[in-house]
Amino acid sequence: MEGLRVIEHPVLARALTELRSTDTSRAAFRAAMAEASEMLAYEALRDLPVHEVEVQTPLEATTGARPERITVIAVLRAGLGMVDAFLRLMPDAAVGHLGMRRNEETLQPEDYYESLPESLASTTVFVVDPMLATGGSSSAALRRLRAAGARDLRLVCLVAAPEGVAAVREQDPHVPIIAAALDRGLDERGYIRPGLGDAGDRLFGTE
Ligand SMILES: O=P(O)(O)OC[C@H]1O[C@H](OP(=O)(O)OP(=O)(O)O)[C@H](O)[C@@H]1O
Ligand SMILES: O=c1cc[nH]c(=O)[nH]1
Ligand SMILES: [Mg+2]
Repeated sequence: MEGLRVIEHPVLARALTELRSTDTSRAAFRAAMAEASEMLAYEALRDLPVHEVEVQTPLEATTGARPERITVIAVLRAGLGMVDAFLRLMPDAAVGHLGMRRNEETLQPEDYYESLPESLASTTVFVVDPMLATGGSSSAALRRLRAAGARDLRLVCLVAAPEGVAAVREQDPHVPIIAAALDRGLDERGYIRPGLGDAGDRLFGTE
């Protein structure tokens, strides 16, 4: 789908399979989310601008590169499972939080918390949320971040539904979306099929 980059890699596919399986324990689910997120972060950071820096090797001076600082925005709760992976690769990233809970009757997101760093307007901003279902939560997060000054936004998720990709792209046609999988679609309760169930519940043990 336009605007969506699905990362295909055997190691990522294994982690995603762990995440999907009902045989996966809570600890293994957390580990697989961390592993998959690190691979997605690596790919999402691929075109990050870099500064040239002078570096002295033991033999001579040469030019090296340092990536620009970034901002990571976790859509609570499930997005928390992806933040540390970004911080392993970009340890001085600023981190913001948007509390967003999908009303399971209306499927509309309800926001309940917000903490945003000042770096929003001056850095590339990676919004992390493992599930892109109807797209309501991600669209609301992107809208809020644009209103707060963010310009260069990317959405990183583990599993996307075509409906969610279309909804985000309709609202924000230029936001790149990076995912580990594009699944078949949504069921009548707004769950991604085949999906992995409720990511937040599986991550935090509230199922
Ligand atoms: O695309 P949508 O239809 O909006 O659905 C996706 C949202 O649903 C899940 O969060 P949930 O509301 O379950 O909150 P949680 O992370 O606290 O479990 C998920 O983490 C997304 O934020
Ligand atoms: O499949 C889905 C849809 C929304 N939220 C989830 O955690 N999973
Ligand atoms: Mg949930």
